[in-house]
Amino acid sequence: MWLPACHRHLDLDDPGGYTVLADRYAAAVTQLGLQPVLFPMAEAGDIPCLLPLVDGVLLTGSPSNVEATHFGETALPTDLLDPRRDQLTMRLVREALDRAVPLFGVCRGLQEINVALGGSLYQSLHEHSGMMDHREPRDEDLAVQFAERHEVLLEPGSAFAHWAGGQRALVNSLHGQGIRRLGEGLVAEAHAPDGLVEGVRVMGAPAFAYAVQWHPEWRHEQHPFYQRTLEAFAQACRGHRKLRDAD
Ligand SMILES: N[C@@H](CCC(=O)NCCCC(=O)O)C(=O)O
Repeated sequence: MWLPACHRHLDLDDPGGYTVLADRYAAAVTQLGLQPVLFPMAEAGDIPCLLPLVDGVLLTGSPSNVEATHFGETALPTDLLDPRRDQLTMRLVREALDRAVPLFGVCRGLQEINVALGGSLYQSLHEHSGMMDHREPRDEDLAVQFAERHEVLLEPGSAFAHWAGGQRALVNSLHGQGIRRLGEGLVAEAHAPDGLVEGVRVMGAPAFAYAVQWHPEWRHEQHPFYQRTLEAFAQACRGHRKLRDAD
């Protein structure tokens, strides 16, 4: 499974950038019986060669923001950006959908899918009246940052409601951006109490195509809703594998 990399300038002696992937995502993919791959230097032009090699695409979260220029606004001076990842994922979303490769977005990944399909984002949710502060308490340890923070209301009959076993679930929350205008073809199927769209599916997609604003990879084995969500994606990836093998 392809997990597009993040890029950081780490505080190390080498002044060059670093390609990174949080172990949390790679471990979850491995626990699902799949093999995570990164393609560290992949650019948008490489997608047609690389996509046929994988059975799914997982767009992970990352502390960086999707650059606002991708939805017609100006980036904030405080933004941590990752232009290489933006450049890759804006095209990868469309190509994965076009080629029926299972696609799942987590946090930044949901935001990327939305923007790639022509949607826009709130740049600082907490500065908009009526919206909750969806950011994590950064000074706390990870278990507190990733603790369940609010409910999501799940559309009756949706896959989300099926995975949750009901129309409500508790989820974690670690983001400052959020969906403002929905991208073309996206259907909002999970909402936070302030109305923010937190779970989407791509209407008419030829394969699994979902995204969530929360982090189902976090301790998923202890959280049936997270686990079922990831298992559904993994099952779609295995189905894609069978199709590739049959070719
Ligand atoms: N920067 C965006 C995206 C937030 C996001 O993906 N957070 C995840 C942080 C933890 C991780 O690296 O997975 C925003 O703030 O909205």
